[in-house]
Amino acid sequence: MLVKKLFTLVFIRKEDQILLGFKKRGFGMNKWNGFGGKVEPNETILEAAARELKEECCLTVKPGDLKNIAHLEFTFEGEPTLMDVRVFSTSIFEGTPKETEEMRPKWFRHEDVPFEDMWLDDKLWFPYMLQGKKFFGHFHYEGFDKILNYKIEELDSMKAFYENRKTK
Ligand SMILES: COc1nc(N)nc2c1ncn2[C@H]1C[C@H](O)[C@@H](COP(=O)(O)OP(=O)(O)OP(=O)(O)O)O1
Repeated sequence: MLVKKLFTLVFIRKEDQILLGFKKRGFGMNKWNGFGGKVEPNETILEAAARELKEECCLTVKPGDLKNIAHLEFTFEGEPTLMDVRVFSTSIFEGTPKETEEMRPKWFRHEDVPFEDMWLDDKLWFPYMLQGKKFFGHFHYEGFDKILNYKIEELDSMKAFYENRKTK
């Protein structure tokens, strides 16, 4: 049986640009990604998303301004963990992105997103996000550099997606 661990992943948008962070340490080191991490036991998912964004690039968002746009699941061959990643996006934020011990932030135009230096799955689902779609994705990796299988489904509503999962 897989042990589920809950994570957040936040993307800040500005006109035709998206803010990514270059991970300087830990899981996903040397890759560009959104900002996020584990949800702590004493906080809501939205609070965790806002906290991680602040910790990793010094931007402030109100949890209520974060829009849930996707649910991603990652499993790794031979590993007992399922990473349950709640993806959020917003263009409402305060501050200027600043480098921290964990992340070096940089704005990218949509056509310049550096997929060659990102997780392999990103190339598969970023088009959904950049087109403003909501979606579910599951990616099963072998190691960190090979996807054995995956599925992506466009969703009408995240609320309906979670209600539907609860009843199953
Ligand atoms: C495997 O594919 C992944 N693709 C993408 N795009 N993002 C991923 C993938 N796997 C994990 N992530 C995201 C989910 C989180 O936002 C981070 C990982 O969080 P981290 O391990 O850094 O969590 P922290 O709480 O910050 O960790 P520390 O204990 O180091 O503070 O990557």
